[in-house]
Amino acid sequence: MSASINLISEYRCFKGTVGFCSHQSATCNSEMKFAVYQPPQAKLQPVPVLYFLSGLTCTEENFTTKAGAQRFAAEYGLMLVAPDTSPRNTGIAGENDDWDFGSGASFYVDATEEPWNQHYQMYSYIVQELPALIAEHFPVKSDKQGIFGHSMGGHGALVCALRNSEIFKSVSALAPIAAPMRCPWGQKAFTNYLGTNENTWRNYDASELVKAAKYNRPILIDQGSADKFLAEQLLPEIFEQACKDVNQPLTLRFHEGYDHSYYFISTFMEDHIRHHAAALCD
Ligand SMILES: N[C@@H](CCC(=O)N[C@@H](CSC=O)C(=O)NCC(=O)O)C(=O)O
Repeated sequence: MSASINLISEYRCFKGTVGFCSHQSATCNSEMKFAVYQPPQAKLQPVPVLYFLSGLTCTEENFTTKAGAQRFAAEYGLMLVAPDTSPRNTGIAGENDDWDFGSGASFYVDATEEPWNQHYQMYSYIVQELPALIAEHFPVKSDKQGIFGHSMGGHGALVCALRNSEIFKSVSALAPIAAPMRCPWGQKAFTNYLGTNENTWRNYDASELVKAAKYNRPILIDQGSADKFLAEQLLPEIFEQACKDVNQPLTLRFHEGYDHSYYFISTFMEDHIRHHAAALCD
């Protein structure tokens, strides 16, 4: 069945276009928004597509306006899609009360707990509905999809790729929440979205998933050493050890003095686009 999208605004950018779009999501049972960068190559032929999942408090705008990704996407001929980080204005009581839970903080899971399960189905949205919608409305090669993200979005990208290696042929992350079951942000989100049975949490923890995933493609992670969330929330060393245990190829780079901000993200954006282009572009 065909699904319609609404183009809210459009801007010329590096000989391509940035568009901000909305649509009615059947999966999340609400309006969802996303930004899409179409590189100049997309005017001539279908191009590979790279999804970016943003972090806590973000909308589709943060990455689009602050990461500086379009220059490199235009160079390599990649379409960029940046979805919002959660459903919004659902009417769920308390959805806007916390900055690290509810609106802007979906953790990219399919919620099983009431009342969140009525709308917070972001895992299925990212893996199924959004790629189908993009393929219907934009000139993309559906067999050439990659995914990356920052912080909560880095966690989401790793989980989506590790669980769906046939869909996402490349993955990388910037300062991801790498072991969410073991950090306060993840424990709060998983308890409220998924319930208290920690066995179900493992389906959304990259450090658990990688043990059986057989992803077999290189993973790139960049992390700032001056990131205030590193020691308590991000825990990349747990993911690193899990990768070592199963021989999962991982490049984990620490960068002296960099924090958690988009200044850090934009500094290493070219490396991430190049990582994905190597896997997705001919
Ligand atoms: N309000 C918080 C900081 C929130 C924050 O740093 N959000 C990050 C993602 S954190 C993990 O998912 C972010 O990307 N913010 C948007 C931006 O444009 O920087 C606090 O006060 O600590």
